[in-house]
Amino acid sequence: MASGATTRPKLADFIALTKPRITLMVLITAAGGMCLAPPHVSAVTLVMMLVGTALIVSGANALNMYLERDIDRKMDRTRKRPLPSGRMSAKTALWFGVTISVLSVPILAIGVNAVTALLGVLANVSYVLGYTPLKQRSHVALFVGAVPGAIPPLMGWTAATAHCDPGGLALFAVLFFWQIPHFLAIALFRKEDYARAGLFVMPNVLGVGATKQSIISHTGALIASTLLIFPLGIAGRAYLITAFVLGCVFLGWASYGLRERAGNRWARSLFFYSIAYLVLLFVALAADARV
Ligand code: HEM
Ligand SMILES: CC(C)=CCC/C(C)=C/CC/C(C)=C/COP(=O)(O)OP(=O)(O)O
Repeated sequence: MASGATTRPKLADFIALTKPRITLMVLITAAGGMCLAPPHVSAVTLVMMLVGTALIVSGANALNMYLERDIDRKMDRTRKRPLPSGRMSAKTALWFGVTISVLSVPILAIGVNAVTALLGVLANVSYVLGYTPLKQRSHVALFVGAVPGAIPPLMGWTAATAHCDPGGLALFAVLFFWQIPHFLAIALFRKEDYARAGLFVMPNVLGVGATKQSIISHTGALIASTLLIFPLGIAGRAYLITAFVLGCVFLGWASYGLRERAGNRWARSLFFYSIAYLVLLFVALAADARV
């Protein structure tokens, strides 16, 4: 176990511990949720929501890296992280993760509201103590991990409304379903890496064919949930058309993968498309919001 650091951790190592690119994307979905909710909020509430969410997500990511420090050493993708490489001690990562997670709670509870703080705690705890250990036991962990991943846009919504009403829950559904093809594409092109680390992912448990089918069915559910935003009155026709086109491209590319010859290159491109898709979907939502 890499518990003793060989060098003093640098600022860059603390930043790496927060998974900054994923955290940034999570913040985009949280800000989106807040902008789409009917009541207008003050700039102070927006800043408090973003700071509190950034801290609670970063804390969750740091604690995930603390718990997975031995597993991360076995995977090509993760072996250069601060803990497996020995640049930071496990104790430092644990304290950093706990401190910023705990600090986020009063920021969200006092600066935003109790419902948003509660959702943040639920997401942090379910990611760290639910999804993270389950990865070592079952490929179903993905569906557990998709719950905390879908909570931030709902937190943005409740920051404005203080209620989990249909609009916020529709955004939750969009993020929930988006994560399934997002991760199954990764699991396909990294299946050997996951097998080496002893982690359960769908391609290694149910097979590549079943995984491709699952990508298609969940992309279908994703498209349905994005279209639901329109009748709920959250965004207008321009959004509806954009969501439909983006979704058709997603489904088309996912279906192209059903060919036997579609391998890692296809899966990697689907993963990259999933990121571009989410950014463009939220741009369309923000540009055509009905509030
Ligand atoms: C069950 C849920 C999720 C799982 C298991 C998952 C897993 C992963 C993994 C393993 C990578 C690294 C891919 C690689 O380079 O090989 C990744 C990348 C990424 N994920 Fe996810 N993810 C999930 C949810 C989310 C959520 C909720 C967001 C944000 C809304 C997100 C945003 C991103 C972004 C932006 C990247 C590319 C940047 C980077 O690799 O650091 N993911 N994801
Ligand atoms: C408000 C709040 C706390 C929200 C949680 C948001 C969050 C952390 C979303 C990411 C979801 C997720 C399962 C990522 C992959 O983890 P992984 O362990 O599979 O990734 P890794 O293998 O790269 O460590």
